[in-house]
Amino acid sequence: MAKMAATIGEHGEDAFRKLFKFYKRRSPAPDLSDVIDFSKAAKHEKVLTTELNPAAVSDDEARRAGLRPVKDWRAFGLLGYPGFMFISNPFMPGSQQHWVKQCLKTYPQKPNVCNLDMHMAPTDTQDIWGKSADVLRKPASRIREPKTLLEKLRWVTLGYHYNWDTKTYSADHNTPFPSDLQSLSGHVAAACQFPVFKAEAGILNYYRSDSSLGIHVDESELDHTQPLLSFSFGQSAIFLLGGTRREDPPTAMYMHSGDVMVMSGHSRLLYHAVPRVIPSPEGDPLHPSLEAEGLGSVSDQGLIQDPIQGETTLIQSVTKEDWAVCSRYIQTSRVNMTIRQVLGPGQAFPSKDKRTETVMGYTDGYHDSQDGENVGLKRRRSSDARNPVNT
Ligand SMILES: O=C(O)CCC(=O)C(=O)O
Ligand SMILES: [Fe+2]
Repeated sequence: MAKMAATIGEHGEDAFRKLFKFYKRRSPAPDLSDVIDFSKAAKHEKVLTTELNPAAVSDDEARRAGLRPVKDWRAFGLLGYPGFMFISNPFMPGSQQHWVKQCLKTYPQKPNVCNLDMHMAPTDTQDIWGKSADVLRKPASRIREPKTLLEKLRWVTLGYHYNWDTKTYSADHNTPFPSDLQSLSGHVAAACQFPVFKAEAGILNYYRSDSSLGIHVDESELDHTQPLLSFSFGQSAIFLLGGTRREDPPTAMYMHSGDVMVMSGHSRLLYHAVPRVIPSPEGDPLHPSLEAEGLGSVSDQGLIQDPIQGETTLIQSVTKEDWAVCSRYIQTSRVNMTIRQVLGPGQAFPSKDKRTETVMGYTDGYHDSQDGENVGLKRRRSSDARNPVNT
């Protein structure tokens, strides 16, 4: 593989696309030895240590959001990518379960928007969890059952809802951002030296084991001085981080369950992609960090009470019943949340008549396969590179 990377680098032409295809390839399976694994102690020539600000988040605040004390986080930078930070699973044992449940049970609920809304009546997408849970709780049968709505979910938008057709956010389509996720994001951003970051928009991507996410840059937010945060749960994946030009050769890295990435400064507007989800070995389908028991005890309101302080946390404990569904789903899937600030302080959206580039009339254009299946990257418009597709 080192040879492959060198060959592409020499020619320079469309190096990103070639590496994307290389890692996406099923047969023969690609050599993954060049993929940086931040969870491994071994030093990589490109991996740098990075300074966090532990004073920005108290240990209590961190714990209430399910995070370890900031001084214990393992945070890295990458040579050649100033502003890029990788935090290797800063979550306390057990607390990832809350975020997985939120992504599967809570955040897909109205008024949030999801890919299924593009093709189905509002009443049919009202209760995605309720319509899927019983089937997913049952042991897998050998007869191929129709896919549940949860298995057809590809994306959910939060806060300022991203419009995939116009590639814009707007003041007209904004719903309350989930407060638990706002706190989590605020703490991570503050620890990374962005104390005024405000989570205003979220895009949640749901990947099955054969999904990939095309090469793209996230530039629709109006304020690029604030970072883009990314949280990954479930199956591991390969992430490719490129340059400011689409064809620049990327660096490949693993994202495991619980890992957090921060793209800021020079790295805020770099091309990136997810060519491959890496299924866990059989017999070990969940990443160990997902299996750990939750901390504390459950209060009447379903909030976890810290055993030492007696205080309640933002993190709700997940019932055994709910976790049975979540763990079944996540054994073959990956969920990623990217959190963005859209507007700078005092900034407003341009008035409608000034938005000359807006493309109208594609309300469900490239999402027309409904669940993203059988839609090749080539057949999709450039902007839909941002939805996971199955191949
Ligand atoms: O799934 C990922 O890790 C990346 C998601 C992403 O790039 C996006 O939502 O813009
Ligand atoms: Fe992105």
